[in-house]
Amino acid sequence: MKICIVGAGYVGLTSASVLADLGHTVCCVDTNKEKIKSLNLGEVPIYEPGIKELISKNKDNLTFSSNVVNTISKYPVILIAVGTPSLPDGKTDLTYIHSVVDLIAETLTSYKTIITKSTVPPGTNEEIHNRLIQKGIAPELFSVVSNPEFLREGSAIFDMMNADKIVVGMKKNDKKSLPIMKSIYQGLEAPYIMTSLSGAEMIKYTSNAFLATKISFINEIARICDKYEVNIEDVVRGISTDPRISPHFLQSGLGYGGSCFPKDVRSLEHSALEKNITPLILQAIQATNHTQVDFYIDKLSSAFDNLPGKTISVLGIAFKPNTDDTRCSRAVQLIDKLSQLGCKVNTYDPKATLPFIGKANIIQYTTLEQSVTDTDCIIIATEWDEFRQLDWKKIKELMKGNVVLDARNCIDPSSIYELGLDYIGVARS
Ligand SMILES: NC(=O)C1=CN([C@@H]2O[C@H](COP(=O)(O)OP(=O)(O)OC[C@H]3O[C@@H](n4cnc5c(N)ncnc54)[C@H](O)[C@@H]3O)[C@@H](O)[C@H]2O)C=CC1
Ligand SMILES: O=C(O)[C@H]1O[C@H](OP(=O)(O)OP(=O)(O)OC[C@H]2O[C@@H](n3ccc(=O)[nH]c3=O)[C@H](O)[C@@H]2O)[C@H](O)[C@@H](O)[C@@H]1O
Repeated sequence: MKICIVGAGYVGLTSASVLADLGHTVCCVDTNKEKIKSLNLGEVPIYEPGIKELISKNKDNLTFSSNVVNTISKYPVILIAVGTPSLPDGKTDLTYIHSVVDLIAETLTSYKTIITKSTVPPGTNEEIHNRLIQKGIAPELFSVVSNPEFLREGSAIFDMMNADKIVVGMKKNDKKSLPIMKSIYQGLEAPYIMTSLSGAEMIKYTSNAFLATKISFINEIARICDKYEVNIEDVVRGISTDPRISPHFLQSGLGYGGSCFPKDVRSLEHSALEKNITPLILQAIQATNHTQVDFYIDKLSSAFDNLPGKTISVLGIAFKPNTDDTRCSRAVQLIDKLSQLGCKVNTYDPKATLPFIGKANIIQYTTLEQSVTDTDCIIIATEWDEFRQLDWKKIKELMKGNVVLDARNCIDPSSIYELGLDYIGVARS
C-alpha cells in the first residue's frame, strides 16, 4: 500500500518507519525543509531508541519530502500526524490539521483514505469530513478515519509494533475503510476497537486523562504520606497487587510533563466546558500537577538556612528518560524556578538540550562530573538509567555540599545516607 505520512515529528517518523517495516511504500512529508534535508542525509532530528536503525533498514521503501502538495496528490492513503498544540485558553489549535485538509481538498481527484493520527478534540474528524464537502469534494471521493496513536516517547517503536489495540473510528456508512486499515496494520497482532469518529477521539483523551489522573492521585497521596512519615513505595506495593488498581503509572515525583498529558487534559477540560459540563476531576488533576514543582522546592528549602545563592546541580532536562523532548518538562520548570529564586543552576542531560539560552545563572554542562562539581545540592529531575546507577562516593568527592534531592524516587536512600550525604525525597521515609 502507498501511504503518505504528513508530519515528520515523533509520531510521524515512528509511523513512517514502522509502516515501511510492515512492507508499505511510505513517503513522510513535512513543511520543515531543514528536517527533511537532514532525514534525506540519513540523520534523524529526534532521539528515539531504535528509530534511526529502523529508518535505515527500510530506506528502499521509505522516502522523505518537503513537497507536501505534490506527494499528497499522488498517494491514495494520507495519514495526518501534525502537531495539535494548545491555544492560551487550553483549546486545541487545529491550524496545522486544517492546512493539511485544505491541501488535500485542492489536489483531490481520485479516491483517498484520510486518516487522522494526531490527537484531536471530539467532533474534529466530523468537521474534517464537512470541511471537504463544503470545499466541493464529492463524498464518494474520500473517507475520513480517526485512528489515534497511543505510543510513548522513549519506547515509541516498541509501543507501535506491540500495540495493545488499534482504535478505528469511522462514519456509519463507511464500507471501504476497515479493510484498508486492516491492510495498513497487517502484521500487528492487536485487537481492533471499532467506533464512531468522535468515539475514537474520546478514547484517546480518556486514555491520557486517566493516566494523568493516576499520576496526580499518587502525587497527592505522597504529599499526605510525607506528613505522616510513610514510605509511598510501601503504599504503592500494598495497593498494586489488586488487579483493579495495577502497579503502572503510580510513580510519584515532580509530576507529569511532555507534549501530550498537559495539553490533552486541558483540551478535554475545554471540550467539557464548551458543553456546560464542569470537569471537576480534570481540574483537580491539573491543580495538583501545577503545584508539584513548588512542593519539591519547599522540601528543598527546608534543608538550607537560605536557598537563594546556593549552587544546585539539576540532573535531567528531558520530560522523561530516553527522549530528548523538553516540551512541558517538569525538570525545565524546576531549573527555571530555582534560577528565579536566586540559585546558580548547573544542569546535565544525556540527550536533551535546555530550551532556553542566555540565562546568566543557568549552565548546561556536557558531562555529569562538571555539572556536580562544587555544588551544594544535586537534584535528580529525570530518572535516566545513568542517574540511577551513579557512583555516589565519587560524586560526594566532587560536591561542595551534601544534599541530594530525589525528585523521581529513583535512588535508594540508604546508599546516600551510608556516605554521610543528606537524602531528601517526598514520602521516602
Ligand atoms: N509525541 C507523542 O508521543 C505522541 C503524540 N501524539 C499526537 O500526535 C500529534 C503529533 O505529535 P508529535 O509527533 O509529537 O508532533 P511534533 O511537533 O513532533 O511534529 C509535528 C510535525 O508536523 C509538521 N507539520 C506541521 N504542519 C504541517 C503541514 N501542513 N504539512 C506537513 N507537515 C506539517 C511540523 O513541522 C512537525 O515536524 C499530536 O496531535 C500529538 O498530540 C499522539 C501520541 C503520542
Ligand atoms: O498522547 C501521547 O502523546 C502519549 O502520552 C503519554 O506518553 P508520553 O507523554 O510519551 O510519556 P509517559 O511515559 O506517559 O509520561 C508522561 C509524563 O508522566 C510522568 N509519569 C509517568 C508515569 C508515572 O508513573 N509517573 C509520572 O510522573 C513522566 O515522567 C512524564 O513526565 C502516554 O503514555 C501515551 O500512551 C500517549 O500516546
